[in-house]
Amino acid sequence: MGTGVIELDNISYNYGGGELLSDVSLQLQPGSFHFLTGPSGAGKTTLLKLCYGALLPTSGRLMAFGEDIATTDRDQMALLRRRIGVVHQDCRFLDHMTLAENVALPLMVSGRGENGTQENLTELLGWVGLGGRLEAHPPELSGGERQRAALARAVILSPDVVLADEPTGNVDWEMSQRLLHLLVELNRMGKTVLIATHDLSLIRAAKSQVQARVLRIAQRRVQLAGADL
Ligand SMILES: Nc1ncnc2c1ncn2[C@@H]1O[C@H](COP(=O)(O)OP(=O)(O)OP(=O)(O)O)[C@@H](O)[C@H]1O
Repeated sequence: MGTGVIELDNISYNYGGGELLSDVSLQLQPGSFHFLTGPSGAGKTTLLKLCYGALLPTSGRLMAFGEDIATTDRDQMALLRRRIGVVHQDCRFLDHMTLAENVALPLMVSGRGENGTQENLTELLGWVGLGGRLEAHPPELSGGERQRAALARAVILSPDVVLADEPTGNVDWEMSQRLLHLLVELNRMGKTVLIATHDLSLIRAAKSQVQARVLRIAQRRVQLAGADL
């Protein structure tokens, strides 16, 4: 195997109704920036779920940080998952908690909510432009604020890899540029970034900011897209 932080080797996946992904091989090299595109229903979310271990491949081998996840026990898996920050398509906030509490939740769950975290949290929320919204509750937030909060929550444990599922799905162009810029900044900090999107204009806009590879799911396989986007 190679040296990717996440490596898929001839992975296939099926939910029970026929194969959705077939013989998918790809490597996310440390510090790389990838887009994953393809039509609705092609399997982008499914592929991300495989990458962060929420789904196990039907066949093939998946390595995360050099560990074969088929032989990884629960504790090791939990540690591996902490190295991968995920921005989910639907954000998934707890409405009764404040924005700050929601974003800090991964720290609490992982037992890292000790001294100094308030400072880090404030700094992180300032970075995504939500420094003045710490006490707001999720239903009070706009779509763009929710997406930025989801990004903050995904990186609060300082993961090595950031996987973002349609992070600009429900926001206007200006906000999608702002979110893209944050993801590019994370990549410049050394994080490996993979963004699933069907927004080709976002991919075009990224080209002037970052050296991104574009993967496309077509006919159950993942291919490297050409320069014709
Ligand atoms: N838990 C599940 N059980 C059965 N089928 C599922 C499940 N989750 C997804 N699917 C199906 O798998 C296919 C791929 O879904 P997936 O969400 O991965 O696609 P996608 O490319 O991310 O789509 P979109 O762009 O619309 O978000 C779809 O046909 C979907 O209905």
